[in-house]
Amino acid sequence: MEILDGKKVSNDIKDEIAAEVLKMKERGEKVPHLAAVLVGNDGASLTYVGSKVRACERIGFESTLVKMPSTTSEIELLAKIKELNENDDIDGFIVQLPLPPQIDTQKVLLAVDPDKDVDGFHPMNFGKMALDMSTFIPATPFGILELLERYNVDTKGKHTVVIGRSHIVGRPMSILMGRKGWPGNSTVTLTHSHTKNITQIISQADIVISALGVPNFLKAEMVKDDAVVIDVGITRVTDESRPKGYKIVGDVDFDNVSKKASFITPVPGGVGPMTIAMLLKNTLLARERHRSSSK
Ligand SMILES: Nc1nc(=O)c2c([nH]1)NC[C@@H]1CN(c3ccc(C(=O)N[C@@H](CCC(=O)O)C(=O)O)cc3)C=[N+]21
Repeated sequence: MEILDGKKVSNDIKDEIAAEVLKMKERGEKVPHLAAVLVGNDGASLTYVGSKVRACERIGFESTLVKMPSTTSEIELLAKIKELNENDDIDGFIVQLPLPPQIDTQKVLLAVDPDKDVDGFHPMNFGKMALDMSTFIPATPFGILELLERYNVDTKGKHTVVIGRSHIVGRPMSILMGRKGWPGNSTVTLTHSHTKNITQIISQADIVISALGVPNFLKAEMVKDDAVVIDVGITRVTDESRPKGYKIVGDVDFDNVSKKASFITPVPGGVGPMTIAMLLKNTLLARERHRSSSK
């Protein structure tokens, strides 16, 4: 069994991006600028946005954190998005999800300029992804592809079973694994809460990608020998013995599944850190595209 070490690979990617930023600075060019909008003060969202901003600082990007109260109206958020769309200094931005219930998430995602949509959540970018056009691939799926690539995992002709059909992970992942090329060329089954005989389907998988958010859902008995197991679950569970009072657990019973798997991602230290690295990669891309379009 080999660990797909997202912590290590994400640090490699951040080093690569930092080297690019250094070159930009030496050429006297503007460095990439990422903005993140956070509405409300959900603890987990604050942590993630905080990590994104710190990662920007570490690699030499400019970053702006826009904090708005949980009572923000849809109109106010749309006005902020318009401002970020028009601000030529900002190369890319994200609106951290989930949003409070008074705000229509679909309207918000549609309002983001697709050229600044480094999350890849705008329908235009989702459509481009599905059609193999150059675009911003959502950071979590992009991170999983990057891990498969850097560990030389064979995906061609393999049966990939994706668990969960979220717009951010499961749905795009199912499309990406079935695309032409590598990592891809896989035969994909997208499973969800209405899937019949889900355990039987999972047992046929060469590659399992679990994006469910149910701790310890995936047990060793459910996976085939030598399966590749990607754990996208991140659930906070109270644990008084930890300094923060909680620990992060994935969807996979790691101790037992890892004995059977050929490759497996840990939680924490797997897909999570890759998500951040690929957001930075998308922001670098956004800067490069922005520069060539303003010349
Ligand atoms: N517009 C938007 N874009 C996102 O990309 C987005 C979002 N909204 N909403 C929430 C999810 C979740 N997400 C994570 C990012 C990093 C870790 C991460 O770094 N996890 C660490 C552990 C972090 C910890 O200790 O809490 C790890 O798995 O090792 C996890 C989850 C991005 N998301």
